[in-house]
Amino acid sequence: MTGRYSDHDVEHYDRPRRRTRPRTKERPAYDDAVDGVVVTVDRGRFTLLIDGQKVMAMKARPLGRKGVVVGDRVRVVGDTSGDEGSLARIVEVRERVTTLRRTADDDDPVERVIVSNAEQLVVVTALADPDPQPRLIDRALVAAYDAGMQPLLVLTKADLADPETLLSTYRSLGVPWVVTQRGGDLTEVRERLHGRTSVLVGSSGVGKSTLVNALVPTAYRDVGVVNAVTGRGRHTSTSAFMLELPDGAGWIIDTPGIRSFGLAHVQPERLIEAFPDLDEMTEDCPRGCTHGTDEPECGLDEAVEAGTADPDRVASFRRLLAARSEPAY
Ligand SMILES: Nc1nc2c(ncn2[C@@H]2O[C@H](COP(=O)(O)OP(=O)(O)OP(=O)(O)O)[C@@H](O)[C@H]2O)c(=O)[nH]1
Ligand SMILES: [Zn+2]
Repeated sequence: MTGRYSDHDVEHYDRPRRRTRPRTKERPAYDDAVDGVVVTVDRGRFTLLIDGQKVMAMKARPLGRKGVVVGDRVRVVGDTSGDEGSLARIVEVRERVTTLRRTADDDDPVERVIVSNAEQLVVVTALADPDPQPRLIDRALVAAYDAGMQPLLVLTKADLADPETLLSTYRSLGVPWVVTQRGGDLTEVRERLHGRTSVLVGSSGVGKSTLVNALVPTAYRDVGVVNAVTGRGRHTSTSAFMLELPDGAGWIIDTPGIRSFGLAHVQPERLIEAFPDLDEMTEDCPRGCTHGTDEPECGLDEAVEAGTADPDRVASFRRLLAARSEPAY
């Protein structure tokens, strides 16, 4: 950079241009629009569910560059018949209740919303084969708390190893967990998923497809090979897709393409809000305190010294805090 552009210019450049006419006058009224939900996205084409029926759609021009992601509640016009070859148009994205996002990182240069409107982030981890990666679990937890989503640990392959070692790492944070294995009883998992929308993340080989298949037997024709939503041949989906659990028991969003979270966007204040008891202890922290290990006079240290805070819980919170600035691998 030559210094030709001041910060002010850059900021101005990033801002959308002010419109000369009020927006509403440029826009046709969409009184006839219907509601739908985005269940998958593939190369600019969106699969929506409208009244339980699959409908293909594209973005209408007024949406401009606004992203439309899996989980979005949208308003749709045009051919919403869902007939072969039909294409509807998305004219509006309803306000998102939650957004799970990732910072730009080496794999992907753009900060993006991954999915919207999910209440729970299910971190699927094998107890062995492959061995658990606590750093990746930590990162997923940070992403969940930042998104305002409840985390759930699903520990798979319980036939191969005991969960105790791993659980001891997360107990003081109070993260809910369930243990599963292939062919095992899924009652507890189903209870945890019931009545809400959950996003499943997990590294390759942890048994996520096996789990999704057990929960939604029609999900794949072949574990991890065919995308049931697009119905397209033998290819492994790399984008997220949403499925309804049998008997309307809730929704799950599988995320085959997501292996890590870039977390640089996560603010310490946002993270600590997920732990109201700790948050309360930081009320008298010095201005700008990040509540990390090296902070002088952090209320968390004072609470530990006074015996009012669980040192393990504080240490675990700080481990999550530090995970924000560590490399993903
Ligand atoms: N021992 C044991 N193996 C399991 C269990 N669940 C799944 N597996 C095996 O683990 C391997 C990976 O399972 P998948 O369900 O394909 O794992 P995934 O997480 O979807 O992996 P990707 O397809 O790479 O995303 C397969 O060989 C499964 O048969 C389990 O509970 N116990
Ligand atoms: Zn502090």
